[in-house]
Amino acid sequence: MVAEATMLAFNGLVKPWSVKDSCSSGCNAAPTKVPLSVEFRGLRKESFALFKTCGIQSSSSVSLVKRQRQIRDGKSQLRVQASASGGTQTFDYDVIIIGAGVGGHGAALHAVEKGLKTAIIEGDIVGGTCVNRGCVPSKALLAVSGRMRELQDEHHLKALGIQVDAAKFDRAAVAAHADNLATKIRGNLTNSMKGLGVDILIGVGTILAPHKVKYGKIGYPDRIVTGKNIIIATGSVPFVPPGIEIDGKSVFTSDHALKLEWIPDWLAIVGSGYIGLEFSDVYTALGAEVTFIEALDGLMPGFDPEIGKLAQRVLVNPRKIDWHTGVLAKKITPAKDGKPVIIELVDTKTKEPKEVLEVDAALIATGRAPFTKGLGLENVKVETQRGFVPVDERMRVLDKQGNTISGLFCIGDANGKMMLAHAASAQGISVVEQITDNDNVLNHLSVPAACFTHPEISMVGLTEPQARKKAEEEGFKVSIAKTSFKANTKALAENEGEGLAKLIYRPDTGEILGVHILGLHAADLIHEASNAIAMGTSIKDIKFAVHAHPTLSEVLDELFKSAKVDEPSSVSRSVNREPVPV
Ligand SMILES: Cc1cc2nc3c(=O)[nH]c(=O)nc-3n(C[C@H](O)[C@H](O)[C@H](O)COP(=O)(O)OP(=O)(O)OC[C@H]3O[C@@H](n4cnc5c(N)ncnc54)[C@H](O)[C@@H]3O)c2cc1C
Ligand SMILES: NC(=O)c1ccc[n+]([C@@H]2O[C@H](COP(=O)([O-])OP(=O)(O)OC[C@H]3O[C@@H](n4cnc5c(N)ncnc54)[C@H](O)[C@@H]3O)[C@@H](O)[C@H]2O)c1
Repeated sequence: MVAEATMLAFNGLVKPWSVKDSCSSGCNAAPTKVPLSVEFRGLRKESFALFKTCGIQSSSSVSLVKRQRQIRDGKSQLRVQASASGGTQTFDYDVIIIGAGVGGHGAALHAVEKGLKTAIIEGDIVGGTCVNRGCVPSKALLAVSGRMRELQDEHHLKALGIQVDAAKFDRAAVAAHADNLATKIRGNLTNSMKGLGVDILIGVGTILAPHKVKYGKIGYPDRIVTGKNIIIATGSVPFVPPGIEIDGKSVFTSDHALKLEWIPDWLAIVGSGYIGLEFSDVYTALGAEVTFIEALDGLMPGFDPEIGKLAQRVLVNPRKIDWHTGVLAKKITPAKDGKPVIIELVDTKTKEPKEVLEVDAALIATGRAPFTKGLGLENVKVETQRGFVPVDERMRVLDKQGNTISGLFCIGDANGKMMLAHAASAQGISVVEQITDNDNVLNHLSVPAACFTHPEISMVGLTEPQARKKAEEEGFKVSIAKTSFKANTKALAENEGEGLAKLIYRPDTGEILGVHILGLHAADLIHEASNAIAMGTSIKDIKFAVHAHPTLSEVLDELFKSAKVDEPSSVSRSVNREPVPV
């Protein structure tokens, strides 16, 4: 139970000012006085807050969630918003989040916005993978590779009438750009949490029992905190298959590659998923030659097959990239004593030895493993599945018997549902909604994904094979519509006509099942489709939305317009019936 009171302080006097009742059950409880100490002009003042919400007792724990200094009537005032957790059992916090990555951060900000007393425990540095070793520094490197690509593309520049002398880069300065950006975003994340009153507790968190967490740093005594709700958001680390020896110099993961300590002439990239593809864009733009080693039969096996083929034509074939598919990197030995990196390949299916490659360096991009070691899951009878924390569709953690555990949730990479930064954050927001009595289930089919190559690839919902399988099981028809960037004025003005948008939909209802885009700014364009899926908007209606001309968004406009849906639109019907006077 959470309530809010707003206090006003006049020149050292702190007195209750107004009472905001946020009880969802609409009770008529009499106001309860709860002791509260506030800081005013550097002095701690004892006062009280008035709560008019059932379940709040005078013993309830009260926390400040917002302070705001104001000048009113020429006098300095302190406006304080406080929240209290009530009920029979008291906890130090309404919410304790373990892990201050983007998932934990998203959950924490939403929790304080909802008036919950919130703490976040971080065992390393705020920002987690995305900010320090993932999305943020990689996008800084990709920003450089995009510009280098453009400046090196004489043909493209000539078509625009531009002449540029040979483009050069300073490796250390490029690396510094990525590092500085991570530092800046980490600072923003930390300040946003501090500013809103989230307690940042430093140390590795371990669950001792339901609602109870221990945290501590080496050399310091452990502390124990209790929380009505605990959200696990401990993320993931690079997965390195057995037989591959990482030395961080010649055989490395994305953690090392982002530091850009050197640019090998010949880099083998093991795995052609998101990380492999994005780093191939960076390293080839900076002069390396790349060899992909992919266990499955084709490159980029996670993408819609048609988009994967196009990606190979646009992002792989014209570049200094070759590949071996259907092979596993069974053993990789780092460079030593003047010898190169040695990669032993075996056939994925038969496990027969295939080839031995000698390269300057190898980047291991074979997926990520959940980071749940030492979390104390055994203390709440939870068994991980390949390291992932089992959860239901509401991110509630499940025990060995498949039962939910009171007040225990897991979000982000640690639950393995969708290893994306914004998915982690959206899951955190969804959990906070639930614990503040708003049932909320995140539709993962509406969560977009993007690969920030040049040009970009983006997607939401099902791939064509997934949609066809679902259609067969559930007995409906699937249709496909496609539009090309070649017909888009803005793309042509930019001399970037290479690209495709693909819509997978139900012709009987107009439901959008999936959208896949490869082309200029595909990562931004996907949101019209993902929002439509999230809101349940049918193609019948979205095809009437108006897009500014000339913009890339017209690629999607054309896409929705070209779909053939059986029933007429509710929008067109209402427009026909009730014309709006202009
Ligand atoms: C190279 C790369 C590029 C990426 N690019 C993108 C991208 O462009 N877009 C995108 O959406 N996703 C991207 N991702 C994926 C994205 O980084 C992750 O999906 C996201 O970081 C997951 O967030 P999280 O909060 O679940 O975990 P993390 O960000 O991993 O954060 C977990 C935090 O928990 C802390 N922690 C762990 N255990 C404990 C403990 N016991 N006690 C206290 N603290 C603990 C860790 O120190 C860490 O700070 C990329 C990943 C990589 C590796
Ligand atoms: N732009 C983004 O959103 C972005 C960018 C980078 C990473 N990420 C996230 O990070 C996660 C990890 O990315 P990733 O690219 O490492 O994983 P991934 O799962 O996308 O791709 C891994 C690839 O490695 C292959 N593979 C696995 N073991 C192999 C072996 N021994 N030999 C050869 N090939 C092997 C797999 O078949 C697969 O194609 C992804 O889940 C992704 O969501 C997202």
